[in-house]
Amino acid sequence: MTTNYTLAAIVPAAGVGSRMQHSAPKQYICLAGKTILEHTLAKLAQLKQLTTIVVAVSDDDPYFATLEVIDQRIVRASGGKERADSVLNGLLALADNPPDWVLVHDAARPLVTLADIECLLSECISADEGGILASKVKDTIKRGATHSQQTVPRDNLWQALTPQLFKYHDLTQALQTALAQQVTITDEASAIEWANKPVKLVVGRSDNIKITTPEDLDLANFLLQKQHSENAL
Ligand SMILES: Nc1ccn([C@@H]2O[C@H](COP(=O)(O)OP(=O)(O)OP(=O)(O)O)[C@@H](O)[C@H]2O)c(=O)n1
Ligand SMILES: C[C@](O)(CO)[C@H](O)COP(=O)(O)O
Repeated sequence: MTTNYTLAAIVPAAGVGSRMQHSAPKQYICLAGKTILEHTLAKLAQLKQLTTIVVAVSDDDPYFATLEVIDQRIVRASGGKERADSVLNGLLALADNPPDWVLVHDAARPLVTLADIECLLSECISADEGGILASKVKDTIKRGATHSQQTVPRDNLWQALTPQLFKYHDLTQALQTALAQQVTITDEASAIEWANKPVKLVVGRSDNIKITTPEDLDLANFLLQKQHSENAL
């Protein structure tokens, strides 16, 4: 697929999955016949414009090497202490041949649709602005520790999803600077915001869930089976 820009993906996959309370890191749990990470990589591998898919995994990860290598574009990078460190390591792994744009997508989000990713690419690249898939908050939001102290106004409130798409050099510089100054970074957009650069909000499906706690598994399994049967039609 020819484009007038180059694009690489980074998949942070070095977490331990503590909230999942599972014997292995959650990205290696099998759902609908494959590990969560294999589902995510198979989804990204359908993007023919990707030059490289960097997967950041822990140096002592014994599982990654056993995965079926589904695409020659996949390269391994070292995971870091926090997710942002893993992403930065992934960016630095591309430094010798940097892409114009980089798509960062959680290994724990196998349900993302290609349509949503294509929409993110189209809207951001045509606007020449980085951006993220996000879903509008649907529930009433409360703030408080054990009792509700405040109902947070819901207008213009979004849940950030992934992929998040930014220019390689913008994201690398923003992450390096923010991490050096110990700014709390939980997604790529927060580093870009900290650097006072725009983050476009692109509406994404709310079923692009981040598999995080045990109750997410049955829903994810159902939705993965559904996606697989729809693709087989
Ligand atoms: N040091 C880290 C921490 C997280 N991740 C990745 O970032 C994504 C989103 O993070 P999260 O859902 O928080 O995963 P974990 O950190 O594994 O989960 P937990 O917080 O429950 O331990 C996951 O694909 C995870 O593998 C990573 O690459 N490096
Ligand atoms: C990047 C992310 O998935 C956007 O919602 C989220 O910030 C990851 O947070 P986590 O605590 O690392 O799961």
